[in-house]
Amino acid sequence: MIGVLGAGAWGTALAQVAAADGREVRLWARELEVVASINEAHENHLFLPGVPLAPSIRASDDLAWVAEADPLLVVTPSQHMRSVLSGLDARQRQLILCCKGIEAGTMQLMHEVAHETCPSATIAVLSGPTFAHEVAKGLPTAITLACADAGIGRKLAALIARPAFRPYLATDVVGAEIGGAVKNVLAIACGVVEGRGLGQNARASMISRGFAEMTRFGLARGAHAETLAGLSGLGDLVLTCSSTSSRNFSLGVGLGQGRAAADLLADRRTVAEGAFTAPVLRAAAAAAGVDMPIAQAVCALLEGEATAEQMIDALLARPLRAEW
Ligand SMILES: NC(=O)C1=CN([C@@H]2O[C@H](COP(=O)(O)OP(=O)(O)OC[C@H]3O[C@@H](n4cnc5c(N)ncnc54)[C@H](O)[C@@H]3O)[C@@H](O)[C@H]2O)C=CC1
Ligand SMILES: O=C(CO)COP(=O)(O)O
Repeated sequence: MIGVLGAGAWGTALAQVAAADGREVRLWARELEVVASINEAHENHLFLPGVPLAPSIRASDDLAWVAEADPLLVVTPSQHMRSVLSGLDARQRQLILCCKGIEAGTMQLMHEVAHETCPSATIAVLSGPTFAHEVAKGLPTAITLACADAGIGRKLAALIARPAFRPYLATDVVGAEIGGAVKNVLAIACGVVEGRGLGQNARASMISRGFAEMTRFGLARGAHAETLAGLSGLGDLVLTCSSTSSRNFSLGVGLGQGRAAADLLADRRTVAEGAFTAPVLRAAAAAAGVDMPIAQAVCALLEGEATAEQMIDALLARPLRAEW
């Protein structure tokens, strides 16, 4: 039996993948309306409307009941992962972390937070170019499954692989997490390019120079270059920087059109992780002595320290330098 913690769009889509072979899946939802919607209508009206869900997915707001399952896919927003995992009992279990971010305050990656909150758990990371609505419809998707213990990684990959859902194995947990966290911030920058109508050349440049930043930061934190160039890094960067299906890209489009971050973020029920990751990434990059001008510019824009026009002008005015 597989458990899923978090019934947003991605947790629901992953529950659907896990249930594709008729397996029982327990899904923890925070909202009672989501529990009722999944159990009664077999649909998540709030976070993944329009996708019929497998009847073997059963939802509950009872964390202990869901946590009887093993492994547990952890699919909460990054900033709430600690509080949700803190509610688990201390038994030994396998956690597959699926959220993309860095914790504010501690500057910890998700596996570091999970190690602190669940010291006896085995930890893997699942991350890649995976829009939830496409995965839920069964469209072909490849993803990185990273686990420091390659044997456990292989077993978990076999457990969640489906004909159209293909995990690739890695042991570089740090690289898989940094790719997923940093690309969200870069997607906001690409959205700004789109919102200001600056063209495809500018967006491709932003993706390439953003990838250079992701690589510099990742290597400084111990990631492997190959992981950053793979599905969880470059793959997800390209996806998220190219589509209004991305919440982060769409946030950037709004910022590029001159709207204020506070207005764009107010009252939204879905999560644009890049808005939370940007300030902690700026601090983490400074602490690691890594230059991340695009991430810094996104942060300045979100915090109202610069307009979108000033952000782009400042990036274009940087001194000429070697590409690598
Ligand atoms: N939507 C997607 O296509 C993908 C999302 N992800 C990642 O999955 C994670 C979850 O995102 P989505 O499923 O898209 O969420 P969502 O944006 O669809 O829904 C918001 C989620 O946040 C939860 N939430 C709100 N306040 C909370 C709190 N105080 N404590 C715990 N949970 C709270 C809600 O219950 C809901 O599950 C994020 O880290 C995201 O980056 C990863 C890959 C794809
Ligand atoms: O992580 C994602 C796709 O891999 C989803 O991106 P957004 O959170 O920007 O919608």
